[in-house]
Amino acid sequence: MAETVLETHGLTMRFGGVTASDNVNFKLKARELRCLIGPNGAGKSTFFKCVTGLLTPSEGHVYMRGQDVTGWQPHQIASLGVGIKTQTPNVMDALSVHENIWLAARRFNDRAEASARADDIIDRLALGPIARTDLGQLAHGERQRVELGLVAVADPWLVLLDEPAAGMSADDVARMTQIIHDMTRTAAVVIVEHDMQFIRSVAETVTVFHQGAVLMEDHVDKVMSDATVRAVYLGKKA
Ligand SMILES: Nc1ncnc2c1ncn2[C@@H]1O[C@H](COP(=O)(O)OP(=O)(O)OP(=O)(O)O)[C@@H](O)[C@H]1O
Repeated sequence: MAETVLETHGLTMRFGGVTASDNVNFKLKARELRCLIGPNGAGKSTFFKCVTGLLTPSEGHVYMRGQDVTGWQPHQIASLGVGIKTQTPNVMDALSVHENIWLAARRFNDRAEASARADDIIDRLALGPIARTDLGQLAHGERQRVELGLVAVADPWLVLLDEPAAGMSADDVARMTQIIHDMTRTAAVVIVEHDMQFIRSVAETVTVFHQGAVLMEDHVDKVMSDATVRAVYLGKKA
């Protein structure tokens, strides 16, 4: 049986009187791909922030490969081999694509190895034609792809992505789908996403959040046709 790489037990986050994450028990196996969906305010981002260390939960625990990481800082979690892409980009606009990726690779490798890894990622993410272009000059979809490259270069076994397809063209989304599928050869991937087309193309199992809690967890087709889910989510959005 595949190893459990991410697990939460009774994860709860309160902001004053608001329970943004409500007793969430979540489990993800090695190389599994999971989308987290739900209407605005359902608690997806709060759950994501608790798992990535941006927030410390009010109650409950987060385990990664069996280790209790509750309350750890994002950089500590990253150092376990976890790739995190938040909505706040961690890139340098005045440096080229290659330089940004090389710098990310250099954090974990010597200079020669960093160069080899950067070349490999540029190849795998089809960034060759823009490798020498400064980040500041890239289109939105290209930037998102570079940010995914910064995550992939660390060779993570768990990847946590917050809205990777936001604001992208159909072509960019298709490319992003392919890259994420490639990632699942070596990593489990969790994606918080709004884009239904992207979710349908990328996901098998989705977890639906509603009012901070998990409403349903099933194959994307089943979830999309579920009456309760449609009422709370698709009814409003799709
Ligand atoms: N820092 C905060 N302080 C107070 N309330 C918060 C805070 N962050 C989130 N909330 C509240 O917690 C609830 C869940 O919000 P959250 O952002 O996690 O939902 P979401 O599913 O990610 O929504 P969206 O799809 O709009 O990003 C909402 O009611 C929100 O107003």
